[in-house]
This record gives sequence, structure tokens and C-alpha cells, in this order.
Amino acid sequence: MPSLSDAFRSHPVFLHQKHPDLTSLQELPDSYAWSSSSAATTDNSLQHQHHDATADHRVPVVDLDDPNASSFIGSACKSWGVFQIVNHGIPSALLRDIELAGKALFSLQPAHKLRAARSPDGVSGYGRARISSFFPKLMWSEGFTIVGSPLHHFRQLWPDDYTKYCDTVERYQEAMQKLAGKLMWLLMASLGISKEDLQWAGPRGDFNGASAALQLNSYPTCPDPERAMGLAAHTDSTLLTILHQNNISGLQVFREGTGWMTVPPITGALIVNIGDLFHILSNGLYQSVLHRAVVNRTQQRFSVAYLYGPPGNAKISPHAKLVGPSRPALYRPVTWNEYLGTKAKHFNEALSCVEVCAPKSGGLFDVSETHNSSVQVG
Ligand SMILES: C=C1C[C@]23C[C@H]1CC[C@H]2[C@@]12CCC[C@@](C)(C(=O)O1)[C@H]2[C@@H]3C(=O)O
Ligand SMILES: O=C(O)CCC(=O)C(=O)O
Ligand SMILES: [Fe+2]
Repeated sequence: MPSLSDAFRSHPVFLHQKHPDLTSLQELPDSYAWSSSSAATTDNSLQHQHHDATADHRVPVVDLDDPNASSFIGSACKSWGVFQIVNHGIPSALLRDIELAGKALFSLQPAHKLRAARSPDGVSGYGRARISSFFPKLMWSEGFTIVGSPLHHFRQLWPDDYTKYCDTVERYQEAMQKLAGKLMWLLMASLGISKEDLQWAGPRGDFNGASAALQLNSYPTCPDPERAMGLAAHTDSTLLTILHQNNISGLQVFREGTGWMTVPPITGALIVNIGDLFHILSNGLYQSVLHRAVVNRTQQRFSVAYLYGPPGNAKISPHAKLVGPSRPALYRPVTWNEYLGTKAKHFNEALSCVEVCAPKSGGLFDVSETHNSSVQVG
């Protein structure tokens, strides 16, 4: 069965590995300047959105212990594509431990971190975001991707001390896998899809064989945050992503008609966002949300994304229950690896690459405008 580690073998992404020590820079180098003036007031402004705090303008928060959680999640997905969850069952000590592991990793000396550098055709390891190759400017962040066991890379980083960090990552992966399965069924229930209707979830409906990547992100303090970009606007190529951010804000989601909205940190809450594969599965009913991370002058920010996808051999297509004479299937079947390959080549156009027919502008499910506009540098 193809594994996630094979995804980039035929689509290597070449990024110059030399990473300056961002923490030592007093001024923003031109190679990191996404906008020319710090007084950017256009739509692409990198500044945090100042919005009124009415309920419509806040990312929904769902209590997973609420008996109506599934229908709240359904409405959140239709109108936002993202929501925060509380009472999710992940112990706060585990969230703290994974954050400490990330902090320890990113505070190693630059040359030391490169011992665990990601190779161009590999998926795991230290480096810039994969999407960097699509932009003329560099992002003010560093990342570490883990698929499967971190043992090999962690041994390079901490020859005497790797077991405790491996243990944290394993516990985190296990807890996230369970939570992701639970979220999948809440999402399915909100669409009227039951266990019998989803073959690839396995006979017990536990999504055994599902694949995932764990992405640790660090956003060092930045001397000129209004002109820099932490992580450029993108959608995740996942079914869903579960994100833990430390108590420093920076994540923004794009909302049609409103623009960029900050997702405020809530202690102990996790953020869930819909990815492109769920967008396909739901036949466009739940749209994958465009998001980005901005940086700030005074506090280093960390985030941990659990990028969850189907088993390697599963073909994801619009679910039969969501397809009918008045609603034809909008996307063709794809495996996760095929989709990651398409993303590696076409980035934010990947979703339109798997559309069944050419996008019709102004159509009910036409998201191409949002996705196109995201690649512009402001
Ligand atoms: C399983 C995945 C999903 C990946 C690629 C691969 C491993 C790393 C993931 C991310 C994490 C950071 C944003 C993103 C856009 C990136 O550059 O690397 C993600 C990408 C995707 O969602 O497409
Ligand atoms: O750091 C964040 O808030 C966003 C991270 C993200 O989007 C990702 O890792 O895919
Ligand atoms: Fe993301």
C-alpha cells in the first residue's frame, strides 16, 4: 500500500536549505518583505483584522460533550470551514509536552537542526514549508514534519535524550488519531452519512489505516511583522486538520465578504479545519478554508498541526449520498498521495485540477476565486 512518505518521491520540492537564524536579525531582509510599506491598508494587509465581536464574526466554538455537537459542527463547516473545540479529551499536560518538544527543537542551533533536514523528495524533517517554492518571498517561520516515527530524526537531534521526545510525539499522535476519528463521525453524521455508508472507514468504523502528518511550526519574533508573512495563505490537503496554537495569536482564516479573521487563542481549545479532501468528499458542501499565519514583534509563536487523511489506498470522491440529478459530482476520485502530488505541482489550484468539468464562474460551488487570489503578494 502506498504510504504518505512516497507522496513527494515523484514530485520533489527543492528549497534552498540554508536558513538564516531568524532570531538574530534586527531588520527584515528584502527576501522576507512581502509588502513594500508597513502601512499596507489593502485587502492583503498582513495586519490583524480589527473586527467587531458579534457572534457572526467569531469562529464558532463547539463543546464536544454537547449532545448537539454534530449539528453545530455542520453549521460551522457550512459557514466557516473552521471551528474550535473544547472538551475534546486531550489532556492539557500532553498539549504542554508537545509544545515543550517543539520549543526544544526550534531553539537548537541552526546547523544542528539541519542534521534532521528534510530531503527534497521526502516528507519528514526540518525545513521551510513545502509551499515556499510557489512564492517569490520567504516566510518568517520554520517547520518540522513527522510522518510515522520521529526516531531517526530525533536521534540526530538529541543523541542522548531522544526517547522522551519520541514518547511525547507518539502519545500525541495516538491521542490525535482517536480525536480525528471521532470528529470524522461527527462530520459524517452532520451530512447524514452513517458507518455503513463509508467503506474505507473499515469494518469497525475506526478509520484504521488512516494516515497523518504532524507539523510543528515556529514563528520567531519579527522586526517588521507588518511586512512579513509567517505562513502564506493555503488550504490543507487533508480530510481535516487539528491545530494546537500556543497562547499567541497569529492564525487567520479567510471569509468571503469579510476578509481575514484572526482565530483567537483559547487556552485548552483546539482548532479544527476542513481540508481539500473533505471538501471533495462533501461535494463542496463543506469548503476547505483558506488560512495563513501572521507574525509579531514581541512573542515567539508555536503551533502543532495534525494533518489527517485517509488510508493510502482509499479513493476519495464526492459521497453517493451527496450526489444526485440536481447535484452532480463535482470532483473525480483521488487518493491522498495523488492529491499531494497535484498540490506539489499546482498549489492552490489543486482543487480545480480534480474538478470534473471546467469551473463555471459564479456557480454555487465556485471557490476558484478565493483560491486564486490567495497567491498574490500584497
Ligand atoms: C501531509 C501533508 C500535508 C502538507 C504536505 C504533507 C506534509 C506537510 C503538510 C504541510 C504543513 C504546512 C502547510 C502545508 C500546505 C505545507 O506546506 O506542508 C501542508 C501540506 C498540505 O496540506 O498540503
Ligand atoms: O501556525 C498556524 O497557525 C497555521 C499552521 C498551518 O496552517 C499548517 O501547519 O498547515
Ligand atoms: Fe494549514
